[in-house]
Amino acid sequence: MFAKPRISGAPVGGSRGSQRVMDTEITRPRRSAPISLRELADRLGARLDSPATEPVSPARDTETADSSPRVAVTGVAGGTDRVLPGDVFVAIPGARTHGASFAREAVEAGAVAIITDAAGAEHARDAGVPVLVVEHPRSALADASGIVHSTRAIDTVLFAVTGTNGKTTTTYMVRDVIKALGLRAGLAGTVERIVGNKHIDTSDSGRLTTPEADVLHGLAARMHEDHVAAAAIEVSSHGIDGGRIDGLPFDVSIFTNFSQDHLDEYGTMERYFAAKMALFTPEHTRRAVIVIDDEWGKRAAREAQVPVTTVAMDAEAGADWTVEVNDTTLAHTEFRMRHRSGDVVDTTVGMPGWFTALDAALAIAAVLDSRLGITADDLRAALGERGGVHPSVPGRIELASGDAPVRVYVDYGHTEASFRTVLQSLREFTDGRLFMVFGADGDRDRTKRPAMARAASEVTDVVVVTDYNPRTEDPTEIRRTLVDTIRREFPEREVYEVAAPAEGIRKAISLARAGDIVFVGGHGHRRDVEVGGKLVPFSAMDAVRDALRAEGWLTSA
Ligand SMILES: CC(=O)N[C@H]1[C@@H](OP(=O)(O)OP(=O)(O)OC[C@H]2O[C@@H](n3ccc(=O)[nH]c3=O)[C@H](O)[C@@H]2O)O[C@H](CO)[C@@H](O)[C@@H]1O[C@H](C)C(=O)N[C@@H](C)C(=O)N[C@H](CCC(=O)O)C(=O)O
Ligand SMILES: Nc1ncnc2c1ncn2[C@@H]1O[C@H](COP(=O)(O)OP(=O)(O)OP(=O)(O)O)[C@@H](O)[C@H]1O
Repeated sequence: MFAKPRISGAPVGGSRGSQRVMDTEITRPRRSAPISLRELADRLGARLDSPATEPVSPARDTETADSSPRVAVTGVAGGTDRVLPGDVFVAIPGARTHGASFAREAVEAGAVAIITDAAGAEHARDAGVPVLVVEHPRSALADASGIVHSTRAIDTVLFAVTGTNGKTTTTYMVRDVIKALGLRAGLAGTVERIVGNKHIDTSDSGRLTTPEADVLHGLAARMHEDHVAAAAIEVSSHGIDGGRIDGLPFDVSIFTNFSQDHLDEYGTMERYFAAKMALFTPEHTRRAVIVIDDEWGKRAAREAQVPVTTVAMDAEAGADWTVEVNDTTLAHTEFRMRHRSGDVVDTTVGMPGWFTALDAALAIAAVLDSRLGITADDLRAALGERGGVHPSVPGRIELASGDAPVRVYVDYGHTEASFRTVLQSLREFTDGRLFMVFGADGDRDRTKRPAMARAASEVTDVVVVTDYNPRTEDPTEIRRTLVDTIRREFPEREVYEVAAPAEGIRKAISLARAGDIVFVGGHGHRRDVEVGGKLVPFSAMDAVRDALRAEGWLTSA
């Protein structure tokens, strides 16, 4: 299924600056060979809609069944927000609305044809362009995108990263290892999409961690065109079961870990696990790299339907690669990866916490397993020259306090497991007090709130509960669950309830003394929160800096 390695990446200089660009400068190839609508219909097994009634508008008169084969398609769009002239618009029946009710809008934006289901055809018929009918428009979106962009044949080696925590961090590790090898790299995930040195914020590109199939295929085609040697794609469970990754030829897929999340969507851990495991099948990936430190990981390695390389911190786990942390400071984590064959990679990651060593080790193991054809010697030489893996991961244990003697970290983690992992690591780095500022999501799994409150309080000295991202829920109720849990289960803990997140951050920083660490969990890189169903600007990074200045810890502008 996969072609012999052909590294097409031009070397990138480490000093080259990044460039913010328009969405389509990354998510679409520059050139697309037009494909006739007839050929597309044949390959999709779609039928041309032939309404029982006569055409109702003059526009439709000119777009009869006979004329449709002459229509040339140069792109695919699954939403009206991303239609370009020459596209076929795939109208999907969603949970909230049917895409076909936006058919006219799509045509006004330049769509030359519409693909939808029988129900959608009823709406789309009057839009003035040929309508193709399929049984499953969501599958057709991925299939049509793969056909139009020829994504099965791309040279770019694709890595998928899934798991409950650490997806974003691990994608940046993969990108950094690829760059260290002197190759052009790409990335797509919760924070941004990157092709070479061009970046677009995910908030300007549909907001989804794993974008819809048309965007992902367009992005992959652009990467191929721009000679990106390899790219790391963050794959959420919604991305897998929503068909967003269908048709993309992942070379190696990484499983970081698995713990409670998204139960509002999946109902049970079993169903959530099954959604993730669908990635580890020959339909989606050639190989897998899986962490087997716990039972879920061991099970994932057993149930994967593709060849697996296992990785563990636990020396007793019998993994292919065992990871040992040798030294850890707030600035870096030094680690050794030992292969069962005896091969060893000694290196460093420029982030604090044992889990960052694990994420970096996953990236290294995946690159070694990939069809890039990199040997352990190549890798040792590249990382040696560069002094290890040094990703800059926006909003993941990101130091927001500069040189101030109070250290403040901003982080996107919003699960019990990520709170526990990061706080336990930070605990080791201070003899002073450890502060936790956090809240919990609204309109999402309520059962995880007490567990988050527990994880926030176990090893900390002071906890500040604030609003986080209430969406349409009453934020007071969310805070009450968190505060009640802490007061009941950790009566000795110093706890404050401060509704406004910026004021909560200020409260923690006002109480902190030199040597203390303040951890702000949840907001990470984000620049907004959803309150009462509306997006409101808020940046934890800015709030931290404002508070540090107001408390006299920072003097710079
Ligand atoms: C459950 C889920 O994943 N839902 C996604 C799904 O929504 P839906 O099926 O309800 O679609 P809909 O809103 O009814 O719209 C139907 C169709 O009409 C189209 N449309 C709609 C309106 C319009 O003006 N024009 C238009 O063309 C839409 O593009 C869509 O194709 O398709 C929509 C269009 O792409 C997505 O925005 C929406 O994600 C919602 C917003 C969401 O919150 N998804 C989350 C759960 C998610 O996917 N999260 C994961 C990360 C999870 C993690 O942190 O691990 C992610 O990958 O982002
Ligand atoms: N291997 C790991 N195990 C546990 N926690 C981790 C690991 N790697 C990173 N983390 C922490 O988990 C939190 C989430 O990290 P990250 O954003 O990388 O994960 P994610 O899976 O992309 O999450 P999301 O889907 O919510 O964006 C952060 O606190 C991060 O520091």
